[in-house]
Amino acid sequence: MPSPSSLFSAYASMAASIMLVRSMANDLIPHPIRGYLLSTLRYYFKPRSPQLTLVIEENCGMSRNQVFDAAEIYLCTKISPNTERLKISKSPKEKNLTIRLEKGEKLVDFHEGIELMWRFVCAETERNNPNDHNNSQRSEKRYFELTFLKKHKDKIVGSYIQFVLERAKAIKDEERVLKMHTLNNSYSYNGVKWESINLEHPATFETLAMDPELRNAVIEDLDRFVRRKDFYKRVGRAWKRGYLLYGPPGTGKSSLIAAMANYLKFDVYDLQLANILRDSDLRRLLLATANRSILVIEDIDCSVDLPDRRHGDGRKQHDAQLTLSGLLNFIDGLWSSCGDERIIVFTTNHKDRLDPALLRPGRMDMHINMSYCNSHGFKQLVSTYLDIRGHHHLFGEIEGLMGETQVTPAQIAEELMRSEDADVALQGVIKLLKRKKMEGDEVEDVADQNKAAIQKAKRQKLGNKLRRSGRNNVTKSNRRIRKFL
Ligand SMILES: Nc1ncnc2c1ncn2[C@@H]1O[C@H](COP(=O)(O)OP(=O)(O)OP(=O)(O)O)[C@@H](O)[C@H]1O
Ligand SMILES: [Mg+2]
Repeated sequence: MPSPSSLFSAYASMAASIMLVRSMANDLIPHPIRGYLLSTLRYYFKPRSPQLTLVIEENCGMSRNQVFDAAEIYLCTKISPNTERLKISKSPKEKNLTIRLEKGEKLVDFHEGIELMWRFVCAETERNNPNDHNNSQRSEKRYFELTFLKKHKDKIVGSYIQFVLERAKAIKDEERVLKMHTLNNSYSYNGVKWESINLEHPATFETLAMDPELRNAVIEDLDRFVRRKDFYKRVGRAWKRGYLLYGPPGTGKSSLIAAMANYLKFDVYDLQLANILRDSDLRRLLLATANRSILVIEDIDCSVDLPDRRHGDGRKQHDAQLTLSGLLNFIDGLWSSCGDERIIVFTTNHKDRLDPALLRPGRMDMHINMSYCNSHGFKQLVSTYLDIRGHHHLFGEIEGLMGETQVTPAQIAEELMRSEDADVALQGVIKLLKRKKMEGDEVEDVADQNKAAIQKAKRQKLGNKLRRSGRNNVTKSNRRIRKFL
């Protein structure tokens, strides 16, 4: 900022020059030229403002100005007790209230010790209608003014604006209402379409009972994926990541997908392949999915190659049938290359039944085994459902029983929900585990009996065969059979 003494000397020299010109001018210079000279001198000697104002308009050409949108969001976190007027709104699809500055309002912000003044301006402009001069159109031009000392220009334009853009993105992500897109059932003439509802699945990584190391590995993998935009570009790969979740029913595969979506703030597209009859529909639907989303195909072992699809039930017989390899090729190729930040998740209860094409390296980047509940998972569920973080006198018995039988987190969760009284709920878990253990023993008994019956039948069959052959000299294979008998 110029010092007061330098400002004073500038004023003094300007005044002296003007007076000199005036006195000379009165005598010598004709009136119009005198006026011109005086105004030129005033212009050159006028003290310069030490401040710079950036004007951030709402639109740049046809498109939105991202800096304006970011400023609008960012500035609602900076509202001070001096703010006098705010705008408040909420659309049906929004979770929270939206608060914005009202026109004319000012705000002060600081960045690395630099003081910045924001002002929101709405200026009405009048545009003449070229076809009708009596009829002009009024429109509103909205912009922010950001004022600070000129000497900080590089820092403000370079780092502060970037900071505002990033903060606004983070705030938007926090406020974003996630969407769950599913396929509508009615098969209209132009095929199935995505329908969306708000995704309000409460699952998070904190509430999910899973091995802590595995949980951290999944979170790290997601974080790495999201921040590696440049890496994917550099190595020439589409910015997508595939996860295969496998495990018995009720072990939290769908809950993990919801936790991933909530963590990343990504929308979910649930692609129920059974609803799709034609390859062309599949392509259209995949191309209609947005960036920063998770495409989910549940129960992949059961959902492809359905016979009704193969025969086309009378519709468009010539259309190519849906095959897993067709789907995967399309996902690897066109779909992933025309979008960014795509995640694809397949789930299955039977990893061993999956087509090898799906397990090929590079297809599903991470295989995640969701398994039966162990003692760690149990404690996680108890902490979520009953708010018990320490020890409970029934834990020992429960953990002992859990070592002897297999129970899913879903079954435990169901018991824990039955009562708010921890003792009652945990007794319920003990009953469940005992029942499962008994059922398990019975199933094992039945399995043993079945095995014995099968062996007996085999022995009889082989015995008959040997007797029929009437040979005393047994061949090598028959020796093996004798041994078995
Ligand atoms: N690991 C888990 N942690 C916390 N809750 C779980 C877990 N697994 C299951 N649950 C509870 O059980 C319910 C059903 O689980 P979920 O639908 O995620 O299982 P799934 O593995 O997808 O089963 P399926 O194979 O039948 O689709 C969930 O809503 C949740 O309440
Ligand atoms: Mg599921």
